[in-house]
Amino acid sequence: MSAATTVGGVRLVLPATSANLGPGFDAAGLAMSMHLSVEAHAASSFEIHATGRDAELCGALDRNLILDTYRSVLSDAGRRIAPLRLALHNEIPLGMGCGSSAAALLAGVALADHFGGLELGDAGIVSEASRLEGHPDNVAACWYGGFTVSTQQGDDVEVATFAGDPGWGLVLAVQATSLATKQARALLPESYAKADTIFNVQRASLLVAAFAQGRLGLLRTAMQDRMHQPYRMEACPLLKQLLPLAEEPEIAGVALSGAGPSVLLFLAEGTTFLEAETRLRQLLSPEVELLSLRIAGGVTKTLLDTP
Ligand SMILES: Nc1ncnc2c1ncn2[C@@H]1O[C@H](COP(=O)(O)OP(=O)(O)O)[C@@H](O)[C@H]1O
Ligand SMILES: N[C@@H](CCOP(=O)(O)O)C(=O)O
Repeated sequence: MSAATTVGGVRLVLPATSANLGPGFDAAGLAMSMHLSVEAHAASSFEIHATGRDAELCGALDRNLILDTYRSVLSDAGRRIAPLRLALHNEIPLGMGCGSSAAALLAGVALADHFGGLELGDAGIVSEASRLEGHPDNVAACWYGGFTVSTQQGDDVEVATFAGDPGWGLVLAVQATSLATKQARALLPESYAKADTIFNVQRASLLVAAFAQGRLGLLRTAMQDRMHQPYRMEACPLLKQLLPLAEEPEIAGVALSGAGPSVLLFLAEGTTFLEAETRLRQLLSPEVELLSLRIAGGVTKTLLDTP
């Protein structure tokens, strides 16, 4: 009897992530309270029932990032590819700089691990998904939750996470049109000036200190960046509009979310979402969505008895 027919179902709930937070390019990530939920059972053929955001894309059987990842991980491991029935609910905007591909890759790897009995463990799953994504920042934050920093050397991914929630309020500004991460990465230069490198090392260090010491007031400086945001500004018009808000007392820090085009804002102590929304609406066109979010925990995995 194959492993798939004896393995029960599984439910995975994976958070959205905002990578970089300004200077921590390809290194820092924050889990946010929007989720991709996937319930999977072994079946006689592949099926997906998708609801929520971008349901049509998430529900397509052809060129589906979750299923393609599931198949390729099992194939590389020389295991049988058991067909799955997926019930999926998605809250993460696709191609908006909120880590949708990291969540989908992790879901695919974790399903292969579960149904193929690979026993990769947390580190193995994060390493494989980071390899497929090409950078570990979103993947590490998605799997472990909270504010997470990571390094990648070949297949070796080191992660440190500040899983506690300091209770800081987030606003995510999401524009109507998406920007593929691959396209946004192609905008970056091959090398950087010494002054810009020092500028980012200083701010990235301060960013880690802000989370380690729970000091919201450091974010205004700690979220400044010269490594990717200046080069992505033209492709991400919301950043140009919202970056100056980092100077206003109601806002604690502003950065491009991941590769963009969404922008992440931290609310200053005492600022409510409604107050921030009123200020942001003075600057933004009505089609820009404003989401009130919190810092989230990492992936949850629940074993389901019914096959
Ligand atoms: N839940 C999902 N199901 C299927 N494909 C997905 C899912 N989430 C993301 N993808 C794929 O990943 C692409 C977006 O990845 P990317 O350009 O890296 O942007 P981001 O990760 O910032 O949302 C989508 O266009 C889609 O092809
Ligand atoms: N460090 C990466 C992060 C990409 O995040 P995404 O959510 O936009 O996929 C980058 O800046 O390219």
